[in-house]
Amino acid sequence: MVVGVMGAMPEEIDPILKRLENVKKHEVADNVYYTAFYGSLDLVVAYSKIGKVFSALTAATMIEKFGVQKMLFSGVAGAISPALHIGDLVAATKLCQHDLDITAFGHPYGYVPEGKVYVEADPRLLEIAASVAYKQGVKLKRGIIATGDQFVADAERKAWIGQTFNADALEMEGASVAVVCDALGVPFFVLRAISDAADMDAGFDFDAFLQSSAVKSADFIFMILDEL
Ligand SMILES: CCCCCCN(CO)Cc1c[nH]c2c(N)ncnc12
Repeated sequence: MVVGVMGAMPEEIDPILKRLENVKKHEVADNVYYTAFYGSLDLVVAYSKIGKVFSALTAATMIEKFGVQKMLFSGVAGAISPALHIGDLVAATKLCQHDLDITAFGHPYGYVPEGKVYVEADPRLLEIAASVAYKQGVKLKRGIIATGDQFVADAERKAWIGQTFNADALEMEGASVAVVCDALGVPFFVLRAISDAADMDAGFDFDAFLQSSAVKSADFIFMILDEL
């Protein structure tokens, strides 16, 4: 089976790549895609670059050009829920785009015609994640993740996103990956480790915790890969 493991930044996939052997590099569509075998799996690993457009391009390329049949996203996120602290893991049950807005025409936030506000992650992959977390004694929260093309470092914007979408965490790539995988019929799973609280300290906390939180997410992704 061909499994895609995506991140947005080098720091998010470096902890994945360094545990793989005989990694091959492929330059496709202005990006680099790494392939390697992992047990019985064919892995395709890449960081998309930041934001919804780049991550949609990478997800589509992985599926269309590399034949990815299951997509796992590993990375970091800002916390909205007060129950989420730096280093905590959150798996998306569903994802939305908090900066998609045609409310001027009476539509709800995050909605455009023929689209949907939320895209649901694959229940089977969520089930595997929950059982792995239980077996390994790892705390894993399941929640709604809101995606937008902005680094949120403002308590008011964070609160608005939380209230408007009932979101537990926010980042910049998950929902676009979700839309692409949903449209192309590929089961997907988005895992994030918290790096900051999307408030006025977010920039400092992000810099301080990006690496350690990215490792936490990557380590859990390997526990899931071992069950696929
Ligand atoms: C050089 C700056 C790169 C920022 C990339 C941040 N990623 C985007 O997926 C995750 C993330 C962590 N904390 C966030 C926040 N507070 N707002 C948006 N996104 C995030």
